Amino acid sequence: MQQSSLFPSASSDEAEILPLPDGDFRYFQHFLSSQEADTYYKRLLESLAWRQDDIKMYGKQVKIPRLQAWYGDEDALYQYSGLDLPPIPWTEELHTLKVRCEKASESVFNSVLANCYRDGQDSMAWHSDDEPELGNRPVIASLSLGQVRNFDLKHRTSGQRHRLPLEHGSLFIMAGNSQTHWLHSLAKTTKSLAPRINLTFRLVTPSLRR
Ligand SMILES: O=C(O)CCC(=O)C(=O)O
Ligand SMILES: [Fe+2]
Repeated sequence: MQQSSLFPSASSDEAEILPLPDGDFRYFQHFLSSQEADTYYKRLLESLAWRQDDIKMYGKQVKIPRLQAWYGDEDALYQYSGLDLPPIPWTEELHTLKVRCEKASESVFNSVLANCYRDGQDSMAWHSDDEPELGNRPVIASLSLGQVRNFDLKHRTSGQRHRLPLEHGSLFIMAGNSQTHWLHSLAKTTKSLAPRINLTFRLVTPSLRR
């Protein structure tokens, strides 16, 4: 079949499986076409309800080093780093992307945490997405737009590391035991960088909260 000459490499069904133990990590480099990625990047940057929240660290209120917004079904209440985030109803764009991510990951999501890293100084510390309301072996679908940033993985016991630059329009899926055995983070850099948006689609079941 002849492929579109504008987007010769745009294909959403070729996953690269990361050769890492104790987890299930899949990367679709060209999940969105470059034109779709450009359009979503611009629209989401200007239209999402970005906010910079505080978290408590060592008894002090500190601003988290990025902007965030939480969207989803009404009942998808989520606690994140001690923050209670009531979801904003789906926008048309986020809902369309959710359905595409569900197909690619053969999973169902009811919410999305949107992160905006404004420049190289914005980051995310080491963590696992292992909150009780995500259940056992959660599937997390992570869509990246804008500036390429390095996503780091670290095995909890062996210390094995893996660095993956997450590209504009890519989809990264973490499933199986990934959150039990691996931590992930997004490091700061002194380079001057453009903003990056990351959408992590999740299935939240509030009744699982302890
Ligand atoms: O920005 C990223 O790629 C990671 C985001 C993340 O780990 C999270 O939202 O839990
Ligand atoms: Fe995470």
